[in-house]
Amino acid sequence: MSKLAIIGGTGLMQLEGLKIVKRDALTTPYGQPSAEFLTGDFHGHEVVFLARHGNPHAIPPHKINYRANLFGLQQLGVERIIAVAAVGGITREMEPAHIAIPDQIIDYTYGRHHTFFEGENDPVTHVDFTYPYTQKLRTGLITAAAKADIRVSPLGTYGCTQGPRLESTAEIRRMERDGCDVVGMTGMPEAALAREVGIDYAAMAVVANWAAGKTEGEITMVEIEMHLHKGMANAAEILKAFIAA
Ligand SMILES: CSC[C@H]1O[C@H](OP(=O)(O)O)[C@H](O)[C@@H]1O
Ligand code: HPA
Repeated sequence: MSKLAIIGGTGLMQLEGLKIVKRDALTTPYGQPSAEFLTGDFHGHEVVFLARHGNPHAIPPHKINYRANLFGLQQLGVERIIAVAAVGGITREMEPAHIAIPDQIIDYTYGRHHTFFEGENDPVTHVDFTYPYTQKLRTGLITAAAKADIRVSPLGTYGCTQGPRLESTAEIRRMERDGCDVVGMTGMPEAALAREVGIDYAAMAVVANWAAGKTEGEITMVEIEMHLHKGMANAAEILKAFIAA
């Protein structure tokens, strides 16, 4: 079976149940990855885990060294990535603690190092990104969710904002008009860089809160943490069922 990595984000800094056998603190030509790459046994299968924001959570979304993270995973021989990401819910189904397996993405970020192909000696390269998430991995996650008896949205568009601030109501309205179902801050360039290094990539978007303007009040971190607790527990069950299959 090809080597699998899990990238954990907000609410998933460590992978419970991972029996760590190796820690790799890599340095890459792109600088330092977010954290050590932890390789271990997760329910009988080898998994590499990376905490996207570091552990403890110290790196904001716009400062994550996505290139170092993806380069490091490639160096370790990873061929498949399941990314776990906290998001705000925009469309009707995307209520707090719900999980979506996105099939599309829109990039609203700026100023991030978003490609491996920009050095003087790099070839001009345009990777295909028609389907940003690997279909086979998406199907695996959807099947695993059904086995774990957890309802997920099998489709959805992830809109990636720059952060670290949350969005304004008008920005969320625009994103909804654009077709976004959920909003997060880390999906890009992570997904595109995975494609550039030829690693299959899919994501579980765990809804932490209704996006700005979708409810009366403002968004609080207390609310986010509460919903993430439940959502991440479900995400962990899906991961277990995915691994088992
Ligand atoms: C208000 S929490 C925002 C924070 O959470 C998400 O992180 P991740 O995608 O790594 O789970 C979001 O993208 C922001 O970075
Ligand atoms: O509302 C949000 N917006 C952007 N990213 C997020 N991550 C969790 N919630 C949100």
